[in-house]
Amino acid sequence: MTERPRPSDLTEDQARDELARLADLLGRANAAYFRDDAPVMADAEFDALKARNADIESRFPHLVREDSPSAQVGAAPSEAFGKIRHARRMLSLSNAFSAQDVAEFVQRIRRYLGLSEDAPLAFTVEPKIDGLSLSLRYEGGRLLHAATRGDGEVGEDVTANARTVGDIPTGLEGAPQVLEVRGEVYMSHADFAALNDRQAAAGAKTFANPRNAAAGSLRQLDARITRARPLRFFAYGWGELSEPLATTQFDALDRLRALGFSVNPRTKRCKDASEILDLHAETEAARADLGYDIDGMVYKVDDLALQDRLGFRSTTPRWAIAHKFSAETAWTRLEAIDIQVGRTGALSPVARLVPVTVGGVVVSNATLHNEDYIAGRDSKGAPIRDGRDIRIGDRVEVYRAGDVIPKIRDVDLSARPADAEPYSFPETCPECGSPALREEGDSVRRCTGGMICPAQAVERLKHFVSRAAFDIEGLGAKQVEAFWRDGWITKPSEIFTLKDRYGPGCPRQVKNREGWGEKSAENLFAAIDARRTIPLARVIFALGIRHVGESTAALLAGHYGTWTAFRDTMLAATTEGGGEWDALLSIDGVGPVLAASLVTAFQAEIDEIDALTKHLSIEDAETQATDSPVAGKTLVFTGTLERMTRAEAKARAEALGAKVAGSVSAKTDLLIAGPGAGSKAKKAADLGVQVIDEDAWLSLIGAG
Ligand SMILES: NC(=O)c1ccc[n+]([C@@H]2O[C@H](COP(=O)([O-])OP(=O)(O)OC[C@H]3O[C@@H](n4cnc5c(N)ncnc54)[C@H](O)[C@@H]3O)[C@@H](O)[C@H]2O)c1
Ligand SMILES: [Zn+2]
Repeated sequence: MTERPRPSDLTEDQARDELARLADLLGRANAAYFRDDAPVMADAEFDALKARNADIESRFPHLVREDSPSAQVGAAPSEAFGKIRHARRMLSLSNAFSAQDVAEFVQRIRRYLGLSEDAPLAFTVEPKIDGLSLSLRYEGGRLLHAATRGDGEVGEDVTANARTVGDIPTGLEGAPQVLEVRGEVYMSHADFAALNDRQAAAGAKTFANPRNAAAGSLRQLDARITRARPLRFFAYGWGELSEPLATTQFDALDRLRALGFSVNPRTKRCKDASEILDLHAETEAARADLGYDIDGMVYKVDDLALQDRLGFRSTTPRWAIAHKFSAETAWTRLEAIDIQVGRTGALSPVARLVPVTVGGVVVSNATLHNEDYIAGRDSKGAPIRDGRDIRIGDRVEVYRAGDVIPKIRDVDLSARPADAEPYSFPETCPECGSPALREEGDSVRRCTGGMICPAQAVERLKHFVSRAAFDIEGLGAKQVEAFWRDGWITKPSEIFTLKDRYGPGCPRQVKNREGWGEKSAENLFAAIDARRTIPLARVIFALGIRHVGESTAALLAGHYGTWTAFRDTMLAATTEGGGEWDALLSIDGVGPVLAASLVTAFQAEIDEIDALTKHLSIEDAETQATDSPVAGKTLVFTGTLERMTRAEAKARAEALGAKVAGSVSAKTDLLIAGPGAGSKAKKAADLGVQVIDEDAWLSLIGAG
């Protein structure tokens, strides 16, 4: 998202436009979230936009729109359901995000009620269940109807669905004549996981989190589908009543419990802000072990007579507030550490976690980086997390930032099981048993099995067919893994002999495999054939050599131009040194680590590399301008350039078809030396390389 101006910097016209934009954006997000159970943005983003809207409205009160998002609860009911008008409105809650917000909430209430600092003011504190709210209307002890919140005034009739929820009694003993019970429908983590497994197995859509699953399951037009979904219900409030339930929030919940409703067992009465905050912290710590999602704590003035006096604002009660937990982190338990072996043999530790919702997504795996990270050290041996190590069984803090893979940030030593032992990182590959070694200066331990290691072999293949490499239509990671498992494709070269071995006329055929048919098999062979002609850079990248990413592959391709030139140099160079090695190092962007990786990979794998390229027609790298005086020449810049930056000079030279190297070697054609040139100028002189100054360079390229 682009940076938007701060609300305090907006002109009136800009504010009007921005409020219109936010009304539209938030309106659509609300409908997607509440009506379609398919959010289009993260909750944190939604909350931030909503706060921005409120901020602008407070600066320009006369611009507040009729359809302002601040004045809305939820979204209008879907047309697919019958409608039910609530006897008393179903509202939202205002939010607190910090201890200070909570203190201000308490202060506001005291001021509103005219209570002195030391007058008692108790609160009932309840977990905020992350599901969807439901209103149940009982008359004469019978369940009459059930409605979702909708827009707060009118909800959707989900009576038949509600009757299928085990926690919702259909008949009550000794209840008031009219009783509207309000609460949250939710799904446990275990039921959510099982539901998603079943959905995936049936090829149906899976849910992003338990809240969406609960909402999507309750709001079914066919209540038989709801019946098959394991929904639960916690009661936390009420609407219309023919007689009061009690005189306090806490006792009223007790009464509901006595009538047969589930009331959250962590509900407590607190006498002041400090007790409230303690309970908030305690519950946040226990969050991972609850087995269902809560996203904060709700504080409600306990005395119902005071609740009445406080009343409501347009969309929220004055007597309650939701104190949210921090969204992007959560505490949970580390159940196991698995080691994954990657394409280059790297052993990566993966944390298996008791599932926890972090920023709206259920997380059950997180990366642990490497063995130092687990031990509480960085790559230089300095302590991280104050040196606290991570052990199986520990309570750990998980965080997500943006879309990146979840990570483990911290560990709670006070919750460490007595028998937890320091994690000992494997010294052999869990996949092939080869020794896993750690090179000097490398934080990663690597399997030395090479292609005999099944994990490396299959990861190599997946890389080979990936988007930026061979990108063969119909042969993605999944398919290539299946072929690999059956031994039909064990290395990249075999992709190009697949048709000979498993094509038409062969005893076993691709078209007879599960998930394949005549047409798809034909398409696959055609797609493979289409890739026999392929650009040089893609081939270099596809080889999957460590440190050779897309841009390095393009750089090498641009430097060598042809496959033959590249292959022959890699084979001729040795890490012991010598002319070929120096030439490799003289390429700008190639350092000794990358060079060594290339040279060793070629020496170890030349048989497979040649077997592969025999099937290919590799296109030379884009030939650059040839009619300039420096086309095809290798240049080196040194010293200070006065008329342009080094980057600019390099770009100009490359645009004219020159290669720019980082160091002088026998292959250098020209050294451009500014003031302060040192050892390079001397080396050039020793090697008899032509040396010119910046002015001569500029006139050479016609830019003088
Ligand atoms: N991602 C999106 O696009 C998107 C869009 C709209 C809303 N949202 C999210 O939805 C939330 C706002 O929705 P909201 O207006 O329902 O407010 P809310 O969920 O913050 O609070 C109100 C709701 O809390 C629930 N609740 C749970 N436990 C409760 C308890 N013990 N007592 C009282 N109420 C309890 C009730 O259902 C009530 O309606 C925000 O978290 C927002 O991020 C996200
Ligand atoms: Zn291995």
